[in-house]
Amino acid sequence: MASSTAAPHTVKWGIMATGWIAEMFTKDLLTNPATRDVHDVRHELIAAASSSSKKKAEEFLSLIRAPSSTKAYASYHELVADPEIDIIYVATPHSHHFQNAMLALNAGKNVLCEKSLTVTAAQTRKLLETAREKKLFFMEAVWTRHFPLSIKVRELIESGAIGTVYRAIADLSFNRDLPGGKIDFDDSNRMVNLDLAGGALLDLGIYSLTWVFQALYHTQPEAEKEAPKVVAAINKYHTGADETTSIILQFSKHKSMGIALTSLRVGTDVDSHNSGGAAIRIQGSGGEIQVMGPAYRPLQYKVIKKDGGGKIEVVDCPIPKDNDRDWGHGMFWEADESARCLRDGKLESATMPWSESQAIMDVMDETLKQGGVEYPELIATDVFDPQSPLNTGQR
Ligand SMILES: NC(=O)C1=CN([C@@H]2O[C@H](COP(=O)(O)OP(=O)(O)OC[C@H]3O[C@@H](n4cnc5c(N)ncnc54)[C@H](OP(=O)(O)O)[C@@H]3O)[C@@H](O)[C@H]2O)C=CC1
Ligand SMILES: O=C1OC[C@@H](O)[C@H](O)[C@H]1O
Repeated sequence: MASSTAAPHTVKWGIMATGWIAEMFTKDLLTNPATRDVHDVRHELIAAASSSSKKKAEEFLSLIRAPSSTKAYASYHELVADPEIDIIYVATPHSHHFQNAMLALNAGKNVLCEKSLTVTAAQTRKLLETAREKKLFFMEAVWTRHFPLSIKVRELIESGAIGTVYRAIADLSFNRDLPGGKIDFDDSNRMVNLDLAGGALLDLGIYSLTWVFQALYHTQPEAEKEAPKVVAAINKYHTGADETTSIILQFSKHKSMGIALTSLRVGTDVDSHNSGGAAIRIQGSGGEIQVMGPAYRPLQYKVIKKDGGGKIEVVDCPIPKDNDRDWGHGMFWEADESARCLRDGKLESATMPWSESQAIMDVMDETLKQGGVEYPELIATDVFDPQSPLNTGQR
């Protein structure tokens, strides 16, 4: 973003929850935008809330070296009632997203909500309807979409650099296999616990789908976008959550197919050195784009042309670091996008449009149905309840 003489637009954030991703995101929020050559927007941290205790919120603020003025709240209700806050970042487990994001929207707050957006497609529909009705900005926090790397890959596809794209294969899998059939997560962990919407698909498979959608859906002209037909298979873990899930997406109008893979039994990156090759392959009539994993935070892509004589273009896209804070994870770009949308009065981002969040959630919903995964009513209901234990923290 080129520098300008106008004062940057400031957006005031409230952080809902104090777990791992809340820490990563908020540290990014506090980096200096100039370190990523952004000069038109800036972020202010107003408050963070923990549903567990005020002490936990205070410890969080201390951990991320928040400005001393930042408020610590002991409940999500208090956070969404703070008139100083423009936008709430929802960083709870996906089981909680529907109720928590509804809580914020109903309090009149704009929302950036972590992936996977919801547990069911009906919940996503309800959230989007609410944001539309209340004229509030709302975005699913799929940070990867806002990376310069992703923008570049989408531009290459749109410019026809690899011809007509007919197939995309994407994988995000972690090898957490243990001898004896167990997976290396405690049964209570959000990765495998049905009460927390556990399973490979909602946590990791969403990124495989993100790449399939970026390659075969997002890059299509608006009028030509088509919802894919889904054929899916799921192997379940003993908790009932999906441990390995494979999805074929057929876009018949475009004669294209996507294959989205995820697993907690084998890893995309077999030896942590990318020796297994690309995590994402976008295949066109004139060439292929390969994106090196992990699919959620890719740092390199390759372009191989059919008639390129064996030449491979390798492009590195490092994440800029703010040396003063010794930090830079890559989540700041989605925060910048949110800020620009707020500045420009946009309710949704063109990079992560509502219709696409819905289309992806529809695919995940259908996949879970085909695989027979069922989540408890408390987290699957699409009836908003401000006093739900998911909003009050009474676990
Ligand atoms: N974009 C990305 O790269 C990533 C995104 N995520 C997404 O972020 C979300 C949170 O993941 P992560 O931060 O790893 O999870 P954590 O378990 O580390 O944190 C979740 C936080 O949610 C709050 N919470 C409220 N109710 C519960 C409950 N019943 N059980 C557990 N936590 C609860 C807690 O904060 P408190 O007690 O303060 O209320 C807790 O610290 C998920 O939806 C995940 O998909 C996760 C990792 C990476
Ligand atoms: O979004 C995510 O990306 C990184 C993974 O480690 C994490 O489980 C997932 O939630």
